Amino acid sequence: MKITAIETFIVPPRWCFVKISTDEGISGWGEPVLEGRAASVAACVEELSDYLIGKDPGHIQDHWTVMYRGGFYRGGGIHMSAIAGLDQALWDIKGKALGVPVHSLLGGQQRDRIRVYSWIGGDRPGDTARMARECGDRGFTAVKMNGTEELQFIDSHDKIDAVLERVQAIREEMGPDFGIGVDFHGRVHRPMAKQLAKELEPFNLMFIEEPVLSENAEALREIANHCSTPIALGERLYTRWDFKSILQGGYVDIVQPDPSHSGGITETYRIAAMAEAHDVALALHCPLGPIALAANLQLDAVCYNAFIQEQSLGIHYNKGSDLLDYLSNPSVFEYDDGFVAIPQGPGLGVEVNEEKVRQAAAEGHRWRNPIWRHADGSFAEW
Ligand SMILES: O=C(O)[C@H](O)[C@@H](O)[C@@H](O)[C@H](O)CO
Repeated sequence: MKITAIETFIVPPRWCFVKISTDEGISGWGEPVLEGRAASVAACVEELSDYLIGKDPGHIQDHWTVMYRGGFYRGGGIHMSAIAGLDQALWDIKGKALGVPVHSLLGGQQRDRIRVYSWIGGDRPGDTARMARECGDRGFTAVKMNGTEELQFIDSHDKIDAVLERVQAIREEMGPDFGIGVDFHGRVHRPMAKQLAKELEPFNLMFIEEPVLSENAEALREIANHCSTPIALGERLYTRWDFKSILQGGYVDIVQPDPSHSGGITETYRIAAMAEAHDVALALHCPLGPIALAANLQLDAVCYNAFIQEQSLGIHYNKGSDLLDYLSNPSVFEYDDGFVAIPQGPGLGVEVNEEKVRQAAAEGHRWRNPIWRHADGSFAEW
């Protein structure tokens, strides 16, 4: 079998899909995207396609190595997201060619389903207790929300009080066992992160996410040593080399690589295994589209340390189109009791509605995240 064409589709709300076609009529789909940089990732896919076209799609490990090591410069969000989407599509082709799901090629599923959580509250967290109740009524047993709005390096305590009030309201509404993840979203700097992490401790959160940016590893160590809440991070780390020092340092309890950012199924599987060897859990990051979610579920099937899965149905980013809109078999993601079943169809297990994708790509998108400013006019992390 030979790869004959590689096409990208930039589709609303903020995604990019890739289709790899072959001379045997089998095609594979992937989702190479870094939110806000979709066109840059698509350009990188196009550059990598010079090497892939004409090759046998079955040699995934070798293609991965060449795409990663073969350009001299390596790593980072754009390159690794481009490799990610191509890698997903290559696995999709292999599964379809052999008539089996990707998890079967990775040794077979070790779970039937995985717990999922829902986003609540939006960019500026508000109305979170009511939204948590709505999620609970739909069967979800866990939610995630942004902790704060803009936060200065040193800010007033009322911002922390507001976070505590929101979390307390969810606890009162949903009870002690409901899963609550609080995403600090890189908005919080070390001095406030220490306070916030400590004051959130009594609420027994499922995790706090990116308490500080992952590049501030010394600050992470400080927080990890002074707080019993599990610490999650990893959506802005892209390779096993990026995760190496974080795992060795013992700064993290849950890794959250994104299989559309961290080199696809091939690399994320290795990152998950590295985490398992440090007794660290896996909660794959996926505020993205349906092909990405399908790739995530293939990994959840085979990674022992996976305990929950992010998914984007109804997320604040999905304006105009949502998770199920580009699928011919949307029932593959029916949630039941707060869980989603591992897909059993060949390849990634989703059937992409290509006509819909082509129509949507004609519209495209130019999604960018907001630029926030503090009251004094200086830039604020979003
Ligand atoms: O955990 C999550 O889902 C993320 O923090 C998510 O909100 C961001 O990564 C967003 O996608 C950036 O554009």
